Amino acid sequence: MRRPKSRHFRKKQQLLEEEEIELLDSWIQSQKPDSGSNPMSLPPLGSNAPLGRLDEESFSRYAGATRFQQLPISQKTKDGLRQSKYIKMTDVQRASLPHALCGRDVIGASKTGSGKTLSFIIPVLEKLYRERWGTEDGVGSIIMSPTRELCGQLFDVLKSVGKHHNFSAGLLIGGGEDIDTEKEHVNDLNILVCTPRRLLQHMNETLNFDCSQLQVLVLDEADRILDNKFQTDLNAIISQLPKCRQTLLFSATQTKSIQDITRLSLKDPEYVSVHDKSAEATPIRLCQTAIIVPLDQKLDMLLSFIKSHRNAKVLVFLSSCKQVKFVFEVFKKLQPGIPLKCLHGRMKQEKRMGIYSQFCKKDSVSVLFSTDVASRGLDFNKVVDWVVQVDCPEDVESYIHRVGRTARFSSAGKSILFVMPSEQKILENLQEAKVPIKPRKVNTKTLQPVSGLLSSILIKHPNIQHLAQRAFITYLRSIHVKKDKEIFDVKKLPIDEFSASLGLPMTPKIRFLDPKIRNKPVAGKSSLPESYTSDKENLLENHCEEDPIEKVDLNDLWVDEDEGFILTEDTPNLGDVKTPEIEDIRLASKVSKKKKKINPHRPLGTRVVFDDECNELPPLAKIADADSGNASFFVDQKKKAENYKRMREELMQADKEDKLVQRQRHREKRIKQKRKWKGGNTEDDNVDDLAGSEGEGTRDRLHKNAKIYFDSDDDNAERKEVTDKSISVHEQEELALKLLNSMHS
Ligand SMILES: Nc1ncnc2c1ncn2[C@@H]1O[C@H](COP(=O)(O)OP(=O)(O)OP(=O)(O)O)[C@@H](O)[C@H]1O
Repeated sequence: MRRPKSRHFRKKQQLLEEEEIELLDSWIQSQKPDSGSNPMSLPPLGSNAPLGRLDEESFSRYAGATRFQQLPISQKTKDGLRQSKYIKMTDVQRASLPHALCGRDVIGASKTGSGKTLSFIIPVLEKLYRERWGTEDGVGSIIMSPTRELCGQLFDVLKSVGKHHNFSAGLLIGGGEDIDTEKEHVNDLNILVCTPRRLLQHMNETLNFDCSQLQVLVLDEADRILDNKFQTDLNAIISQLPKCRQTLLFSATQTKSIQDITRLSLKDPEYVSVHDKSAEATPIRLCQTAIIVPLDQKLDMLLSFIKSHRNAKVLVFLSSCKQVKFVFEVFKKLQPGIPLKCLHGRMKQEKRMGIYSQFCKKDSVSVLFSTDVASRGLDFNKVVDWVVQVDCPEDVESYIHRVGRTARFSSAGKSILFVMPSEQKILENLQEAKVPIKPRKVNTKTLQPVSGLLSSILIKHPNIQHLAQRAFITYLRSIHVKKDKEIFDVKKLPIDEFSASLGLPMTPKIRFLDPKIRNKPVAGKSSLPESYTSDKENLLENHCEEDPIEKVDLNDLWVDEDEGFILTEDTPNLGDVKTPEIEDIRLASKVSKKKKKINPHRPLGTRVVFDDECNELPPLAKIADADSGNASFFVDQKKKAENYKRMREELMQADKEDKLVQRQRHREKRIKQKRKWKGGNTEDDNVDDLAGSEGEGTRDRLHKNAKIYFDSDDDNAERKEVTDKSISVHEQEELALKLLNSMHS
């Protein structure tokens, strides 16, 4: 247990601090251009790092110093830095700290992973320290960053480097945190690390929330915070901050817009752009590749990549939350043999943080599917081996930030960008921006198509099918809203093929597209107008003829020289993964190896019929194929009508034959009855004979009741007439008496 410090000790400590502050203040005074005193100086900077307004002479006293310990900063900060294992300064730290420590406004830019965080954390701590800031002084510094995860990361660095200071600091990021608890404490905080939205919420809702004494404002990922998405929020925030403050802006892709400088009321800011003259805009140890992948083969390619990098930590960028969710869900079902995770803005904050910290763990391999929420600033503990950009980034800046999640500080990393044939212009833009990316064409013949498997998954899991539809729509919308139409043109996309590649049974309706485009039904083809399709084909052809891009085999592409990630023969392909689920799926998908080309403009609920080539047919085209023994075969409408006629004739003929047979049977039955009847008469005669002398009389009586019979079933029926032989009254009386007598006896 730490013993409480005595009053005497505390007094001594206070005096030392006062002395230190005075010394630091005098250094700052000496850095003012009109001071005329002998300035303390800072180490000379690397050849690439501009010196700004600090002249060469002012650096002389610290010549050769490259360590934090040599900076004119407080002992508390030095201790914090040393204990956090920050010893030597990076270029951006050496270039920006002198200016920032002097209290100047700084606009700093340097490559991703080059240590910009300390370039503003140290000046923040030092400024408040020199101002003898305490809890009762309220908010002295605000550090803003665009995402919650990044805020969390900055807060961790602040806690670690500033642990010997007595400032109070708070993380205000929203997303599940109780705003009421925050409101109670926010006025006691000296340093706020926050997202713009949450800060604005406090400004609007928290009683007596006061930033009027603000000393330092920091915008990390400044270009992002200054762009349109945060514009309204930022303007509202700035309007409530005092103009007299120090402002520090940092980003790997810095803004130089005069408008932004005016908006933020920067006063004669220092531009520190340490890697401006560098040959590359991205980290030196980052190996970057681009491969040309058609839209409908992206998932095949991604699965192949993941399966051949099971020992790596892979960060995969997709364009929307829905895309991330969908790919995560279906890839989980496909079981590529590596843990999968996903991160997007729609997740609960607790879960987001949990996934983020799990992925940061050094000893585990995994794949994280993410939106651009993870594209900026996140350090991931320097553990990311590969950055895979499945969906093309919006612009060069976005590309630089995404790939910057690997190869951080002094570590190496690799990245791969999937570029569709229609997006190749981005490669030119990247080359122009000094991004050393190597384009390669891949022989996609060896790719295992996953669309069949996805179809089966979608059939089994309707919720995933819904996700697939949403992913399809949001992807197209993301392309539709992108500004650079030379690169992102939704009209050039093979929409139906894309839908089929997600395993969807039919192309969903795309409401936001021009009706002329989406209502053009071309069975089995893209729904795009002819001109667009041919444009696309031309584009592909030209690309094949003229493009100097090296063509490589898929297997060669995945070769990793350093760590030997090679897609070898014993690396299982999709077909080799044997799990019950996959087995089922494979059986179900056997029949649908070919991708069904579906007319997207069919009214909902219409039954879809395909021929053997998986082309869609008119809905009533199905008839029985008796000859071939198949269950069914398909013909066109005309053939179908002929077949119906033939079938009808055949049925009528069969009916006629049946009737004839039936009639014949009836006739035979009747003839038999007649014979029986005739035979019956003979028998009766015999009976009569046996009965004695009355036999003849009985016969006469029967004959009396005899009628004329017509064989109604037979037109040629014989007409039989039985003559009615009458007997006299006397004879009848005699006959009746005879009968009575015989009955009594
Ligand atoms: N002087 C230093 N010595 C050792 N490690 C450092 C130093 N400065 C920064 N680092 C480490 O380098 C990594 C990258 O630092 P940081 O996150 O500040 O980079 P960045 O330039 O802000 O990157 P991004 O542009 O992506 O936001 C971190 O892991 C950090 O701990």
